[in-house]
Amino acid sequence: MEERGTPDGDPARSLEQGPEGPETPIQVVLRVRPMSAAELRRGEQSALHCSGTRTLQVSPPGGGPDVAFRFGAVLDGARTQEDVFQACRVRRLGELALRGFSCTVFTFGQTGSGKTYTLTGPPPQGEGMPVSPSLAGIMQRTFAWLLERVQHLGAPVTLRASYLEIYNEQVHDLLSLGSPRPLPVRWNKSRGFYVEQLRVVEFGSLEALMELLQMGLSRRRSSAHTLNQASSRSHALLTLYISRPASQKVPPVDPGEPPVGGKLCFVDLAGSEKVAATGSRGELMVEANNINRSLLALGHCISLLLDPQRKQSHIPFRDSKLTKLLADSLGGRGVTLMVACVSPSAQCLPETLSTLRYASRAQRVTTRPQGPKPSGMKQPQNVEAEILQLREENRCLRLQLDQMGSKGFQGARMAWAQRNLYAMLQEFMLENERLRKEVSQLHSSRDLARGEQRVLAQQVHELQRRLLSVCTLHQPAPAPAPPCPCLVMPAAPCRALPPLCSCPCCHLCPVCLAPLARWACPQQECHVPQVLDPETPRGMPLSSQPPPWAPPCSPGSAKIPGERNHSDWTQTGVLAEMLTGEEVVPSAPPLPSGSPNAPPILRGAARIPNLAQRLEALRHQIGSSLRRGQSQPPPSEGTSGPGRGFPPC
Ligand SMILES: Nc1ncnc2c1ncn2[C@@H]1O[C@H](COP(=O)(O)OP(=O)(O)OP(=O)(O)O)[C@@H](O)[C@H]1O
Repeated sequence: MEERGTPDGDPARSLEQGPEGPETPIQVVLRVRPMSAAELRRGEQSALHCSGTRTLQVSPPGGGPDVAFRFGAVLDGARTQEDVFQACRVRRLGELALRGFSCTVFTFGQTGSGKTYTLTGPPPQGEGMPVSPSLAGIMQRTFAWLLERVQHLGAPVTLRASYLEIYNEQVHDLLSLGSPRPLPVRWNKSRGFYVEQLRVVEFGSLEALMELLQMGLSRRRSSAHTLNQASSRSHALLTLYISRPASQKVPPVDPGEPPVGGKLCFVDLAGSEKVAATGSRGELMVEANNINRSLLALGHCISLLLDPQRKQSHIPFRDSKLTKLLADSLGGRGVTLMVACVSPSAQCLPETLSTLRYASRAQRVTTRPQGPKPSGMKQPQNVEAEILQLREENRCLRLQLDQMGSKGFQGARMAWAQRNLYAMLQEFMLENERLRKEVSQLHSSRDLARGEQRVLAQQVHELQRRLLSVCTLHQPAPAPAPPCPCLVMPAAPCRALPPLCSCPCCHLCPVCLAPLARWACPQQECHVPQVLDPETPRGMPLSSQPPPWAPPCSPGSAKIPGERNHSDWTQTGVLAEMLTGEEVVPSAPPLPSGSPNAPPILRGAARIPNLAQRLEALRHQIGSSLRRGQSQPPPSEGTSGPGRGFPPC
């Protein structure tokens, strides 16, 4: 059999050692209510068995191993209200409260599990009808004991009470004289969390206290649902403030604050509920959600309080009003008793197991109960605690400082990065400006090159025209007009250029833009007779003489331009540039290439291979034409067919 939970010691015993005793675990008592009439009617079976006074055995209905839970006390359904009061040792808590400790009793469990019954007995049967003394709950019994105890003390004791409920996460004063309104929960160093403007009523008799209790119970919200006809829809906290003359030496911090002394608080938590099981709708469902949420927050705090390391740091008590108001009882200086209530029905087993686990965890939570602070000199234990507190504060401050420091470092890095970015931006702007200037220079170079190109193209044209006129001197009769050679076969391999037209109209081939042959020119009638210059060798026409802008012949060469051979023309860079001028790429910058002494117009010609081929072809054609003009007869008329009329390549 698996066993969960650990037996607890008696907090009162350890607290008797001094005002601030050792760490004390939360006391947990388990109460199993009897089967209700409705559960018996439905024939539900019990899944819980109490074995001994401190162990509860859970038998799953479908079989399987039993699970045992061990608590400070386990009470089955046969136990009376008085048994519960005795088992819970509430009197000891009352004694501690009288000595200035802060004590809390709270009930916890599923809806309809008997929490309210355990604390205050069954709901009153009618208006003003007191609960039968035998059914009175822990609270009434404690009240009776306390007032009797105070009477027997023989010393003046001031008793005061407050009663509030947390409904839908709002705090309402159940003892307020006016209509209840939400009250704020505040915190200060001396009091911890407290409810502002909460009415604290002084009472001197049991009857007066019972009246206050009845007043609060009647105001507390309750509704009927499937599992409970009088289900509490709020968490209720009734607090008794006990002050004795000895502790009244310490003045209250602010007006209206209860005098420093012991406290005994009874907390009746609303029950956790599965909305599907209770059938809650509308407002009931909203209430159920709020109840479950705050219980979850409480369970979370309890789980965190189990870890001693986490306990020193942050517990999210601020997550709900309930955890705020229970902060001192759970994790502070209080003495706490939890009464876990469960239903025995197997139908409720999932919720019962949840309650049992919750209670098991709670009883491993420890508090460090602290009594009233004596006036005057600080106790050594207090000094030690203060030192620890200051150390912790110091550590937190250092941490914050480090974080701020790292933020400062990040700020410096940001500033550095911004400065760098600004410098980069400046650099980019300068480079941009430089590039703009360069582009502008390139544009003007391109425009210059285009102008030169136009001039050169005209010069080429003129030169070609003159060359053609040389050829026509040796063409006796016009041949039938065949198409331009480029339309018949590729120009490059063809070395036969027909006699070119020398008329002033200068028609060009529409495809290759070469001057048309004389017999291909549509205006042959415009042919002008060539005037031969007697001074020129071999009767070269004047028009074919080199123009003034033509490059000089190579040194030592006696040849005239008309007699230049292939290699002569190859070396004539001017002509090459003339022919390739139209291919100048405007966007190409005029980068220096070749010999630095070379004229600027020659640059770039060598980079255009197709033009070089065309130039080569033209050179051959010109050379061939010149040779043919001197040695071959013109083709006979009437021949036809492709290539007819041309000499063989
Ligand atoms: N030990 C018990 N003996 C007899 N009847 C009981 C006992 N415990 C609870 N009951 C009855 O069971 C019903 C539900 O009890 P109670 O209202 O106390 O449950 P609860 O846990 O407070 O529920 P809720 O969370 O909904 O307020 C009531 O009618 C109550 O009288």
